[in-house]
Amino acid sequence: MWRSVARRSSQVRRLLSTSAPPAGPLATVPAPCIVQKRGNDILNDPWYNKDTAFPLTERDRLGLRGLLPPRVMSFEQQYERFINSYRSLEKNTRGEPDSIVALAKWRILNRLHDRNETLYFRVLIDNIKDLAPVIYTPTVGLVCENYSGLFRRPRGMYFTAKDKGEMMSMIYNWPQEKVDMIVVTDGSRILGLGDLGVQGIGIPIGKLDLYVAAAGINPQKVLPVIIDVGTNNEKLLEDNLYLGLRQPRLEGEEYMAVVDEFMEAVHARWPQAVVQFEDFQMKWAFETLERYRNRFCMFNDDVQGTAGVALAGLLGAVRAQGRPLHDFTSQKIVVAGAGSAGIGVLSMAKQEMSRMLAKTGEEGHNQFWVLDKNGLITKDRKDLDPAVANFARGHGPNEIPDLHEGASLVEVVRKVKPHVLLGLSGVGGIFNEEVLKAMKESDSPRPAIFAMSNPTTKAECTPEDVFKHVGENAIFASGSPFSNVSLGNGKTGYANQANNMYLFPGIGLGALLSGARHISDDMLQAGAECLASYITDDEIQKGILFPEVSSIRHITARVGAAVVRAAVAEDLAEGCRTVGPKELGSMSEVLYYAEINFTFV
Ligand SMILES: NC(=O)c1ccc[n+]([C@@H]2O[C@H](COP(=O)([O-])OP(=O)(O)OC[C@H]3O[C@@H](n4cnc5c(N)ncnc54)[C@H](O)[C@@H]3O)[C@@H](O)[C@H]2O)c1
Ligand SMILES: O=C(O)C[C@H](O)C(=O)O
Ligand SMILES: [Mg+2]
Repeated sequence: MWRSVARRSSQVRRLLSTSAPPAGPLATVPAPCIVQKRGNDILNDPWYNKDTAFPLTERDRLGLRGLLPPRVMSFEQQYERFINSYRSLEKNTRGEPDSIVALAKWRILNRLHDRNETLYFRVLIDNIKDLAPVIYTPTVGLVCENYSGLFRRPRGMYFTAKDKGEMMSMIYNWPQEKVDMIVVTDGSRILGLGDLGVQGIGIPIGKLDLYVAAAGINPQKVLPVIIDVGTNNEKLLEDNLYLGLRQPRLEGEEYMAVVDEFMEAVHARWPQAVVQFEDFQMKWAFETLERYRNRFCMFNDDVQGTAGVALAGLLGAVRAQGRPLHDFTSQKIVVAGAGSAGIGVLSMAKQEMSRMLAKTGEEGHNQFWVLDKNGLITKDRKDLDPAVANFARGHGPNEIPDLHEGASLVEVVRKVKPHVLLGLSGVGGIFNEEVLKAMKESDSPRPAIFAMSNPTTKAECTPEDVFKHVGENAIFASGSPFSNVSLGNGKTGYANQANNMYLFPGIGLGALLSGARHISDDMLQAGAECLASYITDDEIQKGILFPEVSSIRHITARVGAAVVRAAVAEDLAEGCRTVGPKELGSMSEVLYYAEINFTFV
């Protein structure tokens, strides 16, 4: 077994980028890779460019003599130079508005990304806690809003409604032979910022940066994609600088035909690639998931990744109350937001409750109260989406009297006294003082408030509000990062980050390494349970429900291994490269981690 791991790992290493320094505990110096390019073509290719770090022998061999300043810098010197520039920028922009600072930081990182990916990812991996909010949520939202103005160089692929019939050949325009991970959006629901058309490409770029930094996917094998079918955003349609198709969004069969053609093209060229759907508006998020999940190795991160992260948080909230996990089945949960994320969370939580109840043979009740922009959803609601109807309140003996159709959030919280209040509404500040004070009367000794909407401006509340109005016993988590709150007497109110970034890189990695035909509910469940059990009881007691962003590589390796094991157990794993399904099946947990560590750049 060790021999086969070593054989495979050396292959994996050979497939990795030219010059990345060793990062995983088991990684060794990568073997040189063969580059066809020479001269300026190398300097202009961020995958291969080393800037001033090309040694003289390589300068000769690659036709670079005279094209670079004479002094050869080491990678470490380049690294230090970049970090110094970044720190100066932080110093020089102190006191400027947050958005100016955030965009300035994004620009300097983006320039490095476009110039020298090896250095970019080293910097990102080493400083993930500081830099994740710049290349990912929340700054990525600001970048998408301003993408047409910020645009300097293309990144990823742009498929549009005008490319109908051409996609099968277009896909071969991508210069890399092999692609492992694709993140695709149609730009229709970018974070809580709505329809941003082609500008939504910033989201796949940010998510794939995390795939490289957290899951160790080779940066040459990731592909960010936007499917531009138009936009219904009037402001963008009227903007002369807007870079997307200036037409209303395609709908119905016309829309589906474009996405179908894209999926067929991807599958034809890279049958093993994992495709992550991201930030599609609700109707297309569900429709595409149902349509493709058994045909392709794909998942929808907003529906399924978010659900797993929220479930881990919900189980953590039960532990924080000092109760056994089985008590999850009797937690009362109010959810504000019945969109793709809200319904994804509810479905997975319901599934988990059913699993737990099945073990003891008990009968369950509807533990959820769901609100959308029109208030509480009941069976009296007209034209109820079937996905939402499963959670609508009825009129039976288990119902709370007087909670009528369309009841307001504060009414619902006052009457239900929920253990958990969870927001996936995309509306900032709706967990206002009145609502939070009502949460003080929660039936839980540790009321949990999850303000999961992104970016920061759309968070349903802040941690300061929660610890002030609900009390020190409260538990807080948000989608975008917030700072911890000092509660006085040396105590800390923890601002957990409940973001799907704790799961999606591990789901993609596990799917890829197992060579799963598709991504099953059990694989997703395994990832969520792994995240839930990652936090110790001591941490939970302090109100810590999620790991620090700085441990994202570690958690991703564990989630990845859990997903591989689940794929093997379900007989969905077909193996990856030289590791066949049989070998995967007989590998120990340690070897899974070893395998996963080898993929780190
Ligand atoms: N933290 C994470 O990991 C994570 C993951 C996915 C989505 N999100 C965030 O969740 C938000 C929603 O995403 P989505 O895909 O479900 O969007 P969506 O547009 O599909 O759904 C939004 C839902 O919120 C409801 N809503 C609007 N105003 C409301 C109000 N005042 N009270 C209660 N409900 C209200 C809408 O009716 C709709 O049901 C976005 O901000 C997104 O960034 C966060
Ligand atoms: O992108 C994020 O930060 C999380 C999530 O996928 C979202 O859509 O908000
Ligand atoms: Mg998303």
